[in-house]
Amino acid sequence: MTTVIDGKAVAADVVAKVRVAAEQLIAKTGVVPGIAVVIVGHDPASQVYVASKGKKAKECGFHSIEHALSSDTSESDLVALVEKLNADPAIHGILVQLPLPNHIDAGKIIQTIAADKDVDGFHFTNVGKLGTGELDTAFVPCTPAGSMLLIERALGRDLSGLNAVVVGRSNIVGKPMANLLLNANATVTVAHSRTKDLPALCRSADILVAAVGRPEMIKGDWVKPGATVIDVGINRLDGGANGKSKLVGDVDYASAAEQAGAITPVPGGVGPMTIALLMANTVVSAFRAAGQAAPRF
Ligand SMILES: Nc1nc2c(c(=O)[nH]1)N[C@@H](CN(C=O)c1ccc(C(=O)N[C@@H](CCC(=O)O)C(=O)O)cc1)CN2
Repeated sequence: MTTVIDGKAVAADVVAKVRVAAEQLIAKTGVVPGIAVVIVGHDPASQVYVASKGKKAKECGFHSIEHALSSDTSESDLVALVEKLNADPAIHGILVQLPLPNHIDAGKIIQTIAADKDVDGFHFTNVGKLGTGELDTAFVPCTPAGSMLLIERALGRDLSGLNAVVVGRSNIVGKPMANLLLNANATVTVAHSRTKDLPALCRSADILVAAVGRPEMIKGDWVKPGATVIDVGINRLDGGANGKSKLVGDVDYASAAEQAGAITPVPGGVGPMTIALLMANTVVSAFRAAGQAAPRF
């Protein structure tokens, strides 16, 4: 029997725990966790994600601010805003929504965010800490951290001895995902567009993470029977109900679900975990700023 991993339910559980942690921090120290989300331009999907982040932050009892900037905002103005947020003691987490318009160097903006407020976990300091296993003081990128929670809950066991294949090598998902799996003692292979015989490699995976950005690329006969399949892809295709677009992952869900032991759907799998883990990182940041031992999620 295949288990459909309910990312919405796990995310709701994480958010409930974040809320309790925030209440405890406020009661003990008076410090209210604060998050600032910055969006540049009018990408419709980004606007939806940013609105959800604001809503969840309020649900968690956070102080939450949003800076919505026009698409012609200059790089130097964005740097100046990030520096202002770095210096604001009421803000513990800063997130600049990606993608940014082409005239802005996203790498430069990410490295401008203070590492101890980088709740996205994209700053070199946090990347380095994850790579060296310094997880007590790191921020881990939200999508891989959320995927890892889903894997741990689905398997309910130590990952030692399991083969994990991560398809995709982005800085935001593929590479941090591989590091998290490695830290959890899985044997990890990162596959990409130049990998030979990708179907055979995927078939060797006890844990298969798809983060490649290609709709329904991973087919059922690439999946080892009983494997745990985590689909990070969010692809919008024409042809949904009422002329709307339809959301699909990087995995061909129908055929993969026939083989997998457990699988995340799209939507309702990894996506909701991204925002839940952002809330978790923000409350952790506030605990650290208040000199308190931070909770784990
Ligand atoms: N600064 C960042 N930018 C971006 C990140 C990020 O982690 N940090 N990730 C993505 C977008 N993203 C959050 O920002 C995100 C994507 C998807 C979801 C989600 O809940 N998806 C739902 C479907 C929602 C829909 O209809 O689109 C699901 O999968 O069930 C949340 C957050 C890029 N930018």
